[in-house]
Amino acid sequence: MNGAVAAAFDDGFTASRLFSQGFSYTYDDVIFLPHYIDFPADAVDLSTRLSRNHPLSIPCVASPMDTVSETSMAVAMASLGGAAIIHCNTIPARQAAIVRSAKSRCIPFASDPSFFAPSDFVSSAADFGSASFAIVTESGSSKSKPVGLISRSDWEALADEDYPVSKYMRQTPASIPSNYDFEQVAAFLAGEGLKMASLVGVDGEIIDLVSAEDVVRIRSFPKLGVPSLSPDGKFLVGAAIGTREEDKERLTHLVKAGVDVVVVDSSQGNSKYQMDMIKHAKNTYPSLDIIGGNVVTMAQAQNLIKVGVDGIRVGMGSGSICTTQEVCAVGRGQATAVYKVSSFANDYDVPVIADGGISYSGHIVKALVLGASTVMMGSFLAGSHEAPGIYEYQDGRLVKKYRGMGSLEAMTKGSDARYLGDTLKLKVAQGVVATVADKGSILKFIPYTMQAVKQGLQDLGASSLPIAHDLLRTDVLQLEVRTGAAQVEGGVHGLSSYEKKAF
Ligand SMILES: NC(=O)C1=CN([C@@H]2O[C@H](COP(=O)(O)OP(=O)(O)OC[C@H]3O[C@@H](n4cnc5c(N)ncnc54)[C@H](O)[C@@H]3O)[C@@H](O)[C@H]2O)C=CC1
Ligand SMILES: O=c1[nH]c(=O)c2[nH+]cn([C@@H]3O[C@H](COP(=O)(O)O)[C@@H](O)[C@H]3O)c2[nH]1
Ligand SMILES: [K+]
Repeated sequence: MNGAVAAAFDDGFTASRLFSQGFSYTYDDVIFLPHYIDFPADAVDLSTRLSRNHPLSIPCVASPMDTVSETSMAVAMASLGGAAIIHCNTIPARQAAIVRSAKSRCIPFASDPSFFAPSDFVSSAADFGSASFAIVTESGSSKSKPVGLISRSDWEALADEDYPVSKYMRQTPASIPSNYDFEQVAAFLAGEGLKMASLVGVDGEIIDLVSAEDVVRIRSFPKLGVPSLSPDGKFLVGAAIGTREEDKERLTHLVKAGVDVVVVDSSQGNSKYQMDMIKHAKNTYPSLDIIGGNVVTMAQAQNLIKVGVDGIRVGMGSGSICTTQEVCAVGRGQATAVYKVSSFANDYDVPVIADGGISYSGHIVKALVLGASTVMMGSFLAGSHEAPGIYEYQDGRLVKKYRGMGSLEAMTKGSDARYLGDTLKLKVAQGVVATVADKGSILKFIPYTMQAVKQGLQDLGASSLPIAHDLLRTDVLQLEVRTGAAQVEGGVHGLSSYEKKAF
């Protein structure tokens, strides 16, 4: 059995035929026909590229959104072999500090502690953020000398919470160099019989606190794969910028912080503003990989490739929180967009990121097999332990906030200039504010998701992404459009009740 034999039957459609009929197909609209298996699912290699010069061992990228990608997401994603793109809905100095913080450690977790001076007061539990401890330094900045730490539970137990932190702070715990990896941290805590230690950078700055509890938690997750490292041996971390004049200064901050790859973040990437920014970035930092987007057509992609992008982000209006297609009547079904743009970008060896619309592992298989090198996810990751923000109860369920970067709330938080400032005087949202259910740690659910993706590729007879792309482009891969009834049939149906548990 080989491809040529399979293609001789009039079974399904080839991708080139299916995607040239004038329909905008979503992932759910299409289904692959199975091919021939001669290898186990575990033999499927998911290694890929984020951009021209950055390999990844898994095809997962966390979206540059302020409810998705900050330090914790960046270190966990890099530990898994994927990557996160730090959002730009904050001042450049803070965005650069997040990049620096992620790149300054070698462990898969971060608690993002707050900093206080001894004379400061904690006004509410929210001052701790999502961390259980906060660090006390002489001036209250992360850069000044550490003098102690305070715990959230100690503060909550105070009879009068209106004490300065100096009244109830504990001693600074023993320190560990920030370049210790997970096993070294675990060995140090166990060897010294410690519950906690502080992670300290070369310049003496406390970066974080690590605990024996963290060690136990991480050990309960699947074994980590090959991490994403930059040539300097540190975690690979990306960051987003906009297309305004002031984003040039943001770029300088990010480069100084050691950013490895920059995403120029626009909903419509085929603009003079984006071309000018890409040219500026490539001229100023020739060795820095720049990812352009978003685009959904070959013509848009061609313009980005002309100015030298190292990766293309595909998706307009396909995101779970996106209202762009409703508001602006512009966009494309994500399956069609990924197939079309990848077919074009492949000729120039530019990797494609399929951005938005991923709800489960089958969508990831579809994005990758239709030509993408990676998938970028927002809602899929936003309910995780690693996403910024704290869990809250909603109708008895734990949820985290997830919001579109074009929602009114996000726009008025940080990206004012881009939306409301110079060109648009009237605010019109292109996104919503939402919540997503608690999903636990990405260190657990991403490995299971990748196992499901391997099973999908195995069914298609593709033991790697390049082989999957080859099957697509040599017309061996067959697919069909699913009718509404076929989509119902393909889901769980006709049961009075059921429990859906994937792993
Ligand atoms: N993938 C998607 O479907 C969508 C994503 N988003 C997300 O929302 C955020 C904001 O996206 P956008 O609205 O596209 O932001 P943007 O800043 O790229 O564009 C906002 C407006 O400002 C204009 N603009 C940009 N640079 C300019 C300059 N230098 N001079 C004058 N005008 C300029 C643009 O043409 C547009 O009208 C991003 O994080 C994006 O990823 C928003 C909508 C859709
Ligand atoms: O129309 C939009 N309005 C918004 O406010 C918005 N914010 C993010 N995005 C895009 O959605 C992607 C994440 O989508 P998912 O939640 O489906 O993974 C992201 O990666 C973005 O491409 C937006 N699109
Ligand atoms: K949408």
